[in-house]
Formats: sequence, structure tokens, C-alpha cells
Amino acid sequence: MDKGYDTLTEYILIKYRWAFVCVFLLPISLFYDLWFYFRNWIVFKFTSAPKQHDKKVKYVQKQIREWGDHGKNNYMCTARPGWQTVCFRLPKYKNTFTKIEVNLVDILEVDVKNKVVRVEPLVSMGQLSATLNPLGWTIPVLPEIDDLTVGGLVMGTGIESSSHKFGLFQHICVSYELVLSDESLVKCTKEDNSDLFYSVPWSYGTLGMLTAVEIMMVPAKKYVKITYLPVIGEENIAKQFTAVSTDKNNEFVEAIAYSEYEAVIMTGVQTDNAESDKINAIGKWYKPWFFMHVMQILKINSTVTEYIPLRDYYHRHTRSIFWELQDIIPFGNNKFFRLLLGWLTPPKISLLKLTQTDAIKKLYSNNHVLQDMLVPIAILKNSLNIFRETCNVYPVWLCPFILPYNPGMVYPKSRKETLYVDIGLYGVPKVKNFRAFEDMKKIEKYVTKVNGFQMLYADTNMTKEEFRKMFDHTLYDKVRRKFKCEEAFPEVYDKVSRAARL
Ligand SMILES: Cc1cc2nc3c(=O)[nH]c(=O)nc-3n(C[C@H](O)[C@H](O)[C@H](O)COP(=O)(O)OP(=O)(O)OC[C@H]3O[C@@H](n4cnc5c(N)ncnc54)[C@H](O)[C@@H]3O)c2cc1C
Ligand SMILES: NC(=O)C1=CN([C@@H]2O[C@H](COP(=O)(O)OP(=O)(O)OC[C@H]3O[C@@H](n4cnc5c(N)ncnc54)[C@H](OP(=O)(O)O)[C@@H]3O)[C@@H](O)[C@H]2O)C=CC1
Ligand SMILES: CC(C)=CCC[C@@H](C)[C@H]1CC[C@@]2(C)C3=C(CC[C@]12C)[C@@]1(C)CC[C@H](O)C(C)(C)[C@@H]1CC3
Repeated sequence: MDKGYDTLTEYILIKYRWAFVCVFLLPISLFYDLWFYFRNWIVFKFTSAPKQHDKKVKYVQKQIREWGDHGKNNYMCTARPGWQTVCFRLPKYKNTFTKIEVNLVDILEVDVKNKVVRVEPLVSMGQLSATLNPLGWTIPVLPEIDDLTVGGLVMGTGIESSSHKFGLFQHICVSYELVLSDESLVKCTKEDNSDLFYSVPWSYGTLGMLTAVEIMMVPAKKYVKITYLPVIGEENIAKQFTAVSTDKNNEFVEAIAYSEYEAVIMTGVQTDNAESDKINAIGKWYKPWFFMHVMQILKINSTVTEYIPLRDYYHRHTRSIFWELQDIIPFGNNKFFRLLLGWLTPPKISLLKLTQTDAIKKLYSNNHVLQDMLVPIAILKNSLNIFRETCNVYPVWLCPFILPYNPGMVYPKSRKETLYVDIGLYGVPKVKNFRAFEDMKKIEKYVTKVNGFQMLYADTNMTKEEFRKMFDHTLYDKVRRKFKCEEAFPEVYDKVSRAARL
């Protein structure tokens, strides 16, 4: 038995998680997907969603009224079960708060004239790209995990390789409709109720219940022409990555760093015309995992160009859950496994969460890093060095984004639009004697010092004071007082801190 496991059962549950995943979770994931697919298809066929919307919003209002009638004696949260969310842990508060059913799952209107799509909060990214792309449209920032929802991305945040042009998910949203704690339904935009509009992003459901969102649309083309540029050398990586991120001709920019010295920078533009010998439908079940495919290009060490079908590009990290699936199904990228069972992957993140044992949770808590840190791109090299010294996790995901100087919790302290970069650390730390709490706290302190931000789907070890230092609560506090949120919802920190999550 390997060192580090307390019991034989713990050893088996962790080492052979793949057996459970392959035999049970993959087929269950398939049925789960099919069910939602057909349910949505029927909704679409009978175009009943817009009519149902008002009725469903009234039901949200009714539940909030009842909460008021019952003396407002505890906080409210959505009734969405914690295991369904794209977040590492389960929210503890779902057991104690009043749960409001916000069962709004439909795309309401595709308004081609005004280039806006109106959606309900439980619409997922997979659903949105499947619906809009065949119509010749897309949203400018489409975060890549299929199961991410509009509500979660608005109330938290979302990022994608087009964010260097368009910003974070909230920056492509035109309006939000919310039911507030006094059961009133309000719509907010940059012009109307602007304080509320700017306070909603990163508020994690602590201002009201979101019922609809209008999102900008842009035309979609058939392919993304992607150029892979292998880069060697620390200095070069930061320099070239910054250069391509500031070039607005690039519609998509991301990089994967495989070590301190090696990375592949990827830039893309949409096109309808492809050279047929260079088309690569990376989304097909038998194709290698995307990060492995990119690693091969690093080995070739010369620039490669390919044409990837748009939806395959958007969901390129879905099949291997970035590089997380290799720890769960170690042979998942094997050619035979892909041919035979690749079409069943990935297992649903929600079902993985639902079925994980305490031993696995302990392992991920103590010996796995799952974090996205957002820092100004000017200090990319220094940040990579600090993260490597502290946890040494590779591959590292790099995704640039523009952060406008808008009111709210997250803006550049320089008070002018600034290019930032999301540094995604997902994997097993290779430093000796990794101490999850202390080492991540060190990183959080560094990120605050450089005016950066932590993505809050991940664990945060900050205290409330430290959290308030990273995220400016001035406008948020004002809006909470104005809309009487204090009696209805906890503060963000009390929903995302370690104490609030299991
Ligand atoms: C509210 C609504 C409105 C729609 N409007 C239109 C329309 O105006 N015009 C049109 O042609 N089609 C519309 N559709 C149907 C949708 O476009 C089809 O689901 C899609 O064509 C299937 O594409 P695919 O086979 O490539 O998906 P796949 O490649 O099989 O799906 C890949 C992944 O995308 C996600 N996904 C795909 N489809 C759905 C779905 N329907 N619901 C939830 N998740 C999904 C899943 O996560 C799945 O894992 C609508 C669907 C909905 C729910
Ligand atoms: N590429 C990317 O950008 C990625 C982003 N993420 C992160 O994943 C999370 C989104 O995951 P997802 O599963 O979609 O969302 P979640 O269910 O995790 O929701 C996130 C938060 O939004 C609140 N919320 C969701 N819907 C509503 C609503 N209708 N009204 C009020 N509050 C609402 C939830 O409140 P409550 O707790 O009350 O349910 C919760 O606090 C975000 O935090 C995002 O930053 C993760 C991976 C990739
Ligand atoms: C900004 C971007 C692109 C963020 C991507 C974040 C993903 C890599 C994260 C989000 C949720 C996440 C933490 C998750 C996991 C891996 C990394 C994920 C997918 C897994 C599947 C790892 C295995 C775990 O046992 C468990 C199932 C709990 C989690 C669930 C959430």
C-alpha cells in the first residue's frame, strides 16, 4: 500500500476511482444528459418557454412573500442542490437557509435585430452554444465547461479566451432581471438602476434572485483558425503572451504552460473558409484530449495552424475537464479507451461531486490545487515564479482578459482599463511538504498585494477582513442597505468562505 493512505479501503477508493467512474458514472452521465436534451427539445418544439417565464417568476415572488410572512427568520438561497454546481465543495448553507426554487432553464428569445439573447439563469453554456451556433450567432465570451450556467457566471464570474477583447462574462451582459427581498421584480442596466447592475457580478446571490439576463450576441463562423506557437524560456513566455494578448486582431488567446520554460501560446480567429487538410474536429470522441494534443505541438517545436469547428473549439477543455480527468481516469487518453468509451466522457462534474468519498475529498483538500488567480498581466512572470515556488503545479492555464474601470467589487486599482491574466492552477503540487492552508494563503496575500483577485468557485482561506481588502465592498454595502438585503441574504464572504462550504 502506498504511503499517505490511512486504511486499505481509502487506498482502494482513491486508486481505483476510475473503475467506479467507468462502470457507473459514465452511463449515468449519459442518461442524465439525454433526459435534459429531450426535455429542452420538447420545450423548444412547442415554444412554450416565453409564456411560462412570467408564471415561473411569479412563483419565485410567491416564495419570497411566504418567507416574509413567516417572519424572515433566516436567509434565502436558491434551491439548486450543491452537488450540481461547478464548484469544488458543497455549500453548507443549503441545509439551513430557506430555499427558493428558481427553476428557470430556457432560452427565451434570440433577438437578431438587436443582437441580444434573453435567457433564464439555469441555461447552460452547452445549451447556449448548441442553440446559437447553428443559427449563425454566438455570445462573445462563452466559458468552456458545458454545464456552467448563466446564473452562476453572472453571480460569480466567467472567463474565456476571447476575454482579452470583451472582458469577463458580466461585461457582455446588457441587463439583469431580479426578484428582490421585498418580492419586487426589477430590471437593471448600465443606465437604469445602475448601482444594482454593477453590484450583481461576484455577489453570489446575495442581492436578489436572478430571473433573466440579456446577453450580447456576435456572429458565429464555422471554424476557428488557430495558430499554436511553442515558446521556450520564461522571459519569452511572458513577453510573447502579452504581445498576442494586446493584439486586437486575435479573437481568441490562451496558453498552456507545461513547465517553467515551456508553453504553447494559442491565438485564433473565426472563419468560414478552411483548408480541408487542416481541419481538426477536436471534439470528436476518439480525438486526443486537447491539452495532450497541444503538448505534442510543443514536442514538434514549430508553429502549427489548424481549423477547429467553432463548437469543438468552445468546449475544447470539456472532455478532459482541463487536465483534471487524468487523475480520475489515468488511461482516459489512451487510443483504445477513446475509441471504445470516449463518447461517454467526461463524467458529469455534478455526479463526480455527488459520489466522492470523504477520503477523496481529503486527498483533494490536502494534496491538490484548484485555483484561478487573476493578476495584472504586467506581473505575469513574477506571479508564475511565486506560484511555482509555492506549489509547483503544471500544466498552468493562462487566459488574458481586459478589466474595465467600472464600479463594483472588481476593478483595476490603477483606475483605468487594464489587461489582466487568469492563471489557472489545477493539479497535484510538486513542492516538497506542500501545506494546503499556509501555502495557498501565501498566494492569496500576494494576489491581494498586486491588486489581483481570486475566483470564488475555489477554496478561499482569507479572513473576512482580507476578503474585503481584495474585493471592494463600498458599492455592494450601499446596495445591500438600499434594497434591504441584510435581513434576506448573507454577505458574499459568508457564502464562499471555508466555513460555509463542506
Ligand atoms: C430553449 C431552447 C431553444 C432552442 N432554440 C433553438 C433554435 O432556435 N434553433 C435550433 O436550431 N435549435 C434550437 N434549440 C435546440 C438546440 O439547438 C439543439 O439542442 C442542438 O441543435 C443540438 O446540437 P448538438 O447535437 O450539436 O449538441 P451536442 O453536441 O449533442 O451536445 C453537446 C453538449 O451540449 C449540451 N447541449 C446540447 N444541446 C442541449 C440542449 N438542448 N439542452 C441542454 N444542453 C444541451 C450538452 O451539455 C451536451 O453535452 C433550442 C434548444 C433549447 C433548449
Ligand atoms: N471558465 C469559467 O469562467 C469558469 C467559471 N467557474 C465558476 O463556476 C461558478 C458557476 O457555476 P454554476 O454551477 O453555473 O453556478 P452555481 O450554482 O455554483 O452558482 C454560483 C453562485 O451564483 C448564485 N446563483 C446562481 N443562480 C442564481 C439565481 N438565479 N439567483 C440568485 N443567485 C444565483 C448561487 O447562489 P446559491 O448559492 O444561493 O445557489 C451561487 O452563489 C462561478 O462561480 C464561476 O466563477 C468555474 C469554472 C470555469
Ligand atoms: C476559470 C476556469 C477556466 C476555471 C476552470 C475550473 C475547473 C478546472 C474546476 C471548476 C470545478 C472543479 C474545481 C472541480 C473539479 C476539477 C476542477 C474543476 C472542474 C473536480 C471534478 C475534481 C475531482 C473532485 O473529486 C471533484 C469531483 C469534487 C471536483 C469537482 C469540481
